[in-house]
Formats: sequence, C-alpha cells, structure tokens
Amino acid sequence: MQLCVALDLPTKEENLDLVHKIKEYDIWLKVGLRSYIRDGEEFLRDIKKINPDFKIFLDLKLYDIPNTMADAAESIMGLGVDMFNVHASAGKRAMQEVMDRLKKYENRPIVLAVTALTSFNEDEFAKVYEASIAQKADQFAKDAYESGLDGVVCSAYESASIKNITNKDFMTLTPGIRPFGEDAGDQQRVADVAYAKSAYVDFIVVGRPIYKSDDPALVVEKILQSL
Ligand SMILES: O=C(O)c1cc(=O)[nH]c(=O)n1[C@@H]1O[C@H](COP(=O)(O)O)[C@@H](O)[C@H]1O
Repeated sequence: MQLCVALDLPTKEENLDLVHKIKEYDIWLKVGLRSYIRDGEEFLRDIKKINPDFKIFLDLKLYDIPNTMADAAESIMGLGVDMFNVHASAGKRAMQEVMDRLKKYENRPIVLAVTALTSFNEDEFAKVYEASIAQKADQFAKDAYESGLDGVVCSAYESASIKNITNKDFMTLTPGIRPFGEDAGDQQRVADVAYAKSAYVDFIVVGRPIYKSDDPALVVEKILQSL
C-alpha cells in the first residue's frame, strides 16, 4: 500500500513548504483542482525540483463528453504526471475513448475512475444515483475495468468488493483516510489505515490529517510505519 499526500493548502508557497518537509519519504503527491487551477504546470515542475522521484497524481476528475475527455487526457500526457482520474459516471464510451486515445503512448500514466465520492452518505448518494453506494460503486468499477482503466477511486469500504468482482490487480485508491481517528471534516465514509489494509487498498490519500498537523513529517512517518 502506498501513501498519497493531498496538496490542498491555500497557497503554492504553503504547498511547497509542505513538500520540502516531507521530501525524504517514498510517497505520492496529489495535485487537485485548487492547486492546479491556481498554479498550473509550473507547480508540477516545482515539486519535481524538490525531489524528482516524487510520483504525482493529478486529480482533476475529468467529466465531459467522450471526445472532450479524450482530448483532455491527451493534454495530461504532456504534463508528465504518473496518475490521473476521470468520473466513471461519464460512461463507458467516454472511458473507452480516453484509453483508446492513450494507446499510442508508451509510458502512459495510471488512469483511475471515481466511483462514489467519499463525501457521500447513503441518503445523499441515493438522491443523485438512485442506488446504494455498494451497488453503484461495484457497477462503476466493472464499467471502468471493462473500459481498460487501471483502477478506481472509492472509499475503503468498497475496495474489497471491487477487487472481488474485477481483479485483485485492479487498483483501488481510497481518500477519506483518517489514520489515527482525526476529524472527518466533510468526509462521510472515513476509515483508518488498518481497515484500508484489510480491504486490499493500493493507495491511501491523506490530506488534512497531514497538512493541518504541527508536524506533517512525523504524521507521514507514523503512517508509513503502519502500512
Ligand atoms: O479523487 C480524489 O482524490 C477524491 C475522491 C473522493 O471520493 N474523495 C476525496 O476526498 N478525494 C480527494 O482526496 C482528498 C482528501 O483530503 P482530506 O479529506 O483532507 O484527507 C481531497 O483532495 C479530495 O479532493
């Protein structure tokens, strides 16, 4: 299991300060909407300058018509990131078109599909998708698997079932991790590291419990020890 740290701080300087503090560790870094919209490609280069070995997950959650998603995926290829994500609810045709467009590249990034956002509880989710989280997450994962993606974003609670109905090598990346029982914030389906491990999760994503701590490096170290 790998740790992916979310760089969701309010400014580029604060994000880079965090990256400096945790530069010694074998971890992934996640660049999300706010950071990428504000700081763009230069921010990705700044991260690599601090440690070229950092792997970067560009979390832009693409959701559009198939051709537009494939165009965006192809532009992401040029950024040199190691992983990006799309929304499974964009449909199989869109996911297939993304993968088809990336076929010609030798070293394409890992492509994941978001199933059920970890901020949803059952009631909120049913209002949008008219199904239970478990049922729909399985369905979205099957669609992503059949479309040739590498894995999905889900909560730790859906991971084992998704592996079971697809393949054990089909990756799961789970945000909403509260390693040592920290505040859930806006997350609904939170789990700790032990649970994620028991659910065969490949990547845990941790943001606030690390960057809001007084000693982010110590939290990273404790998480890595518990993996
Ligand atoms: O795709 C994601 O990374 C993602 C999907 C999801 O279902 N839930 C979710 O929280 N995320 C992201 O994971 C991070 C979680 O951050 P914390 O709740 O602060 O640990 C945020 O950057 C979210 O944008």
